[in-house]
Amino acid sequence: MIRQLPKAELHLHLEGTLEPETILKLADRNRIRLPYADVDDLASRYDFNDLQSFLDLYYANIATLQTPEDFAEMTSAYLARAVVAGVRHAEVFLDPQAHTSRGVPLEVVLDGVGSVLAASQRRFGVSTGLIVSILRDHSAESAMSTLDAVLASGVAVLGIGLDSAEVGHPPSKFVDVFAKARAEGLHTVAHAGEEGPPSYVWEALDLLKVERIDHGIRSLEDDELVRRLADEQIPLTVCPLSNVRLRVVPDISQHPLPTMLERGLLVTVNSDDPAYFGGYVDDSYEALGLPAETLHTLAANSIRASFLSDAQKSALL
Ligand SMILES: Nc1ncnc2[nH]cnc12
Ligand SMILES: [Zn+2]
Repeated sequence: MIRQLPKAELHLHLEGTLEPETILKLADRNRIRLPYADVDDLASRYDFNDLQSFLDLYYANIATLQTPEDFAEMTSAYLARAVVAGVRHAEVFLDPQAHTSRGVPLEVVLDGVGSVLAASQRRFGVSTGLIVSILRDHSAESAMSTLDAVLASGVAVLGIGLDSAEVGHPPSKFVDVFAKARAEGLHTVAHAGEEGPPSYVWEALDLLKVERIDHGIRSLEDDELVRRLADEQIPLTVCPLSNVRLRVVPDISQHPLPTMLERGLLVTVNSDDPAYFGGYVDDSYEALGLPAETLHTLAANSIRASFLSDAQKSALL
């Protein structure tokens, strides 16, 4: 039933879809030396204590992506799996700085990803949008030059996001970058309230003027913030399997998503980094163990919370 529900995926890092087998295949093809004996050795390292312990492995494995074909294959493999999950529209994150900072030209990254996204409706029946995500643990200057380079590249970009190590890197660091992105007509989202405090969610709303909050589950610690998010129906892209694997919540039965719905929040379910966190978006819906009616609500919310036009939303609802 879950796979039949038309849904949008709004919080998905393309680099987080690299499965262990793919990482080893790319390493072999590109002659990149990785410190893993085999697939089982690599997979055995997917036991994380927190966001940083995951990010360390995520960035290490990204080093296997070298050519436009590598980026294209990663993107195609995700879309092929997303179709199976019932995804009809995907707004996907890409971390350009994770590639340019290790010497891969921006054009290589954008050509590979962009060509597959552009053909996705025809090839997979999934409409797509690209959200260029800024690494918040890099400088504001690096963020601005990344935005400028992406805008100059001519690739179709839907929006700008903010990800990577949250604590110590508040949204306020990127006010100018987000102001420029908005002036250029991009949509805006930011990871906030994953490991960071509710004040980061306030900053993302008030200083970056984001249209959606990625994660946002720590918003529940602040009643006034919950009221604001509910009153303005600001979507939250929640990732239950990620929260368990990164130990933001102790286990899936204690995930606050049902409470968030009860409090009137516009909650959506997403997979974040499915190759690392034990499942794709259909698995994420299933893991919650919620009644069918609630799953329908969550799927409809994902379409409402997307950046599609009202006519496009109606066609999917
Ligand atoms: N869950 C997450 N939080 C922050 N940055 C990320 N980059 C990839 N996945 C992430
Ligand atoms: Zn994320």
